[in-house]
Amino acid sequence: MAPSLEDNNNNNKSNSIAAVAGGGGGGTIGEEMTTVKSRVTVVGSGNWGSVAAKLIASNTLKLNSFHDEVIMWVFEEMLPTGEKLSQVINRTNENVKYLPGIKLGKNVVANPDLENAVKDANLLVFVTPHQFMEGICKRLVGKLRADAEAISLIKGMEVKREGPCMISSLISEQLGINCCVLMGANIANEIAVGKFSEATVGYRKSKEIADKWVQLFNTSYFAVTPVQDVEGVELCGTLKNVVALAAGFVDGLEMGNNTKAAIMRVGLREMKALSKLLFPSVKDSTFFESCGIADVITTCLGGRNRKCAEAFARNGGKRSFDELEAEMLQGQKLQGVSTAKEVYEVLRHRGWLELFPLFSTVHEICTHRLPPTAIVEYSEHNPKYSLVGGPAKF
Ligand SMILES: NC(=O)C1=CN([C@@H]2O[C@H](COP(=O)(O)OP(=O)(O)OC[C@H]3O[C@@H](n4cnc5c(N)ncnc54)[C@H](O)[C@@H]3O)[C@@H](O)[C@H]2O)C=CC1
Ligand SMILES: O=C(CO)COP(=O)(O)O
Repeated sequence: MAPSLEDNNNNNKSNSIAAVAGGGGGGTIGEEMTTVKSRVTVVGSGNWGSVAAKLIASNTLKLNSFHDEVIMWVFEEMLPTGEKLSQVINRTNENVKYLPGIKLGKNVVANPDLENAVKDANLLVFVTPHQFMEGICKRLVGKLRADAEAISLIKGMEVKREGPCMISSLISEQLGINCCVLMGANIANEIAVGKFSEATVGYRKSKEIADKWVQLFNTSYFAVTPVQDVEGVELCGTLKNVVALAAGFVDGLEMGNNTKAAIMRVGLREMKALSKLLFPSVKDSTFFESCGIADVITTCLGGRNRKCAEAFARNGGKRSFDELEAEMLQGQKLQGVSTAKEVYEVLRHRGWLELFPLFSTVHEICTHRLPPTAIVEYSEHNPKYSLVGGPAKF
């Protein structure tokens, strides 16, 4: 593991003593007192995980309330050169596999040992593909500081016998820690080069904790807004990936912009309806935050789910998503296909399939039970479903 970078960065922040009154490190010795600085670990180092580490690292250098060093847990893999990914990240300061060409910041330290990476963290940022989180949580039970706070940037859910389990709940329940979420219109490669984006932090009770997360992520080109609606924010981030697949099918079928807009409208309506059925506390206003309408738009225009679904439809649904993912994403993972299955299971179990024609049809297309054309024809093919003006009127 690389040595600590605390001692050799060139920044204006005072490292061991922080002025509390007024902040900014400008106090005299008499006014100063030691503050408890939070240590941050990012659990995940894919495309978004690497960008999140970069954003955070630019802020920890500037802000007195955080230790400079940001640890980034890396799921270790060998590169074609025969080197380990974590070693190459620490040597080059770049995640050459998942975010090539972008410097992460010298204070980002890659660590392939999960338990060691989290043991001292006050603030844990979870950002792996959702399917790996159950296993990661099992490994972390009893390994965290008791006062650790978490945030999940993960767009996805698990389905248990009792019903859907959001990833923030999985983290909270398995690890016994509070967990906020950060979702939004956040295509990682765009943020990596400093193009402006907004994001939404969803929190349950403590506005103080939400503000701490905003402070950690907010930059001149990444504008973060806190919203007291953790379920609404997380369900937006999760469900929009299913809508993105539908948009990709429409692109692959060359249906044009009006059809795609119709898909986005119906998709947003189903997102809102399902979120409110599952969690009646979900607020309408959340759907107008970055995590809602804005993420639907950006993902349906430029996301990976859209891209693979377009290829799927162009091939008439003959190639599997697993094959397309492996070929087109070089190790990055789709979330929409498994989320469509998870949503379908919830809908079937609760007898709601007919209320959600878009969500239901996406899964049936992904599993080859309906052709890609069914995304716009399913009222004809399958009269129990009707897309335009159909159910989900809540
Ligand atoms: N990439 C993007 O633009 C955005 C992604 N997200 C969300 O962030 C989450 C993480 O996505 P990315 O960082 O983009 O990841 P990614 O899809 O780019 O990379 C896959 C990651 O999974 C890791 N991995 C592979 N097998 C593993 C295993 N068995 N156990 C643990 N990790 C394993 C890989 O090492 C790699 O870090 C997802 O939920 C995604 O929806 C959210 C906003 C934007
Ligand atoms: O969540 C995203 C943008 O906000 C990225 O979506 P994809 O995983 O489809 O690329």
